[in-house]
Amino acid sequence: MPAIECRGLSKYYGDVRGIEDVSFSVDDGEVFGFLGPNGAGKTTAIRTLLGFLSPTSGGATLLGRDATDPVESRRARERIGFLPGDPGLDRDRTAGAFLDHQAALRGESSRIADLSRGNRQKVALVAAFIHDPDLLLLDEPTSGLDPLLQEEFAALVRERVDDGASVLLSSHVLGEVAALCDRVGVLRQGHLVAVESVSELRSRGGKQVRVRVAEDVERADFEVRGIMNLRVGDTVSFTWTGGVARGVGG
Ligand SMILES: Nc1ncnc2c1ncn2[C@@H]1O[C@H](COP(=O)(O)OP(=O)(O)OP(=O)(O)O)[C@@H](O)[C@H]1O
Repeated sequence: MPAIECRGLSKYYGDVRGIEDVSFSVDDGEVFGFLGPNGAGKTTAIRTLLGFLSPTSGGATLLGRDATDPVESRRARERIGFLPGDPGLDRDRTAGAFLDHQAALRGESSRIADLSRGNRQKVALVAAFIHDPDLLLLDEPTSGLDPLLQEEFAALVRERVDDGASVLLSSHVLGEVAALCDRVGVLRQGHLVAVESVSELRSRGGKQVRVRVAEDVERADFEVRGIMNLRVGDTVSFTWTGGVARGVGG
């Protein structure tokens, strides 16, 4: 039984597309990464899988349970660890309740709101891992963590996987998914445009490209297949994982 089976999942916010017709599966014991730029639909996909958003169409199972059925979804979540993309948004709920509990044990009290973003992220990470979940859904897990903590996080994930857990994590950084994941699904404008094993991605390599631009350019101008780690500013930099002979987007 796969840990996640997602079939034609779509979620629209009114007329705005969050994700469309997303299908993939995460095998038992596998680490699967969602890679995509801001707005690609990573958070929407994760929150729909968790049953926090109801899908516009399509369906999914998590740990064999129907993610679109509220009772089944809740049963599945008992065995799932979830890290929200911005734990600050959930400060009065999951992470806050966790910190209060910890503080109460020490006879102290402190507010999540007083913590730095990095420290909030740490609290939320502990909360996601604390019940030894069978499945972890981690939305941009290392944003806000310094490099040392990113390493510790990676060790934590590997430990859970060694114990048999499966993981879905999202990131806009190729290096992060490449370091942790077995397979990567590339999301672009709500669509899952490619699913590849990390070893395939590695074998294709990737060229670091930096371009100085004479006039203003939009991110959208560069969001084509083959371009990853896109940064648009005074200079534009990205990792090109496509071929050299084909045209951009080919
Ligand atoms: N609550 C909402 N209401 C309306 N549109 C939304 C809502 N949440 C997300 N969207 C839209 O859905 C699309 C996908 O957004 P989503 O947050 O899932 O992307 P993401 O890949 O997680 O990006 P980020 O890395 O910025 O979190 C975007 O166009 C976004 O504007």
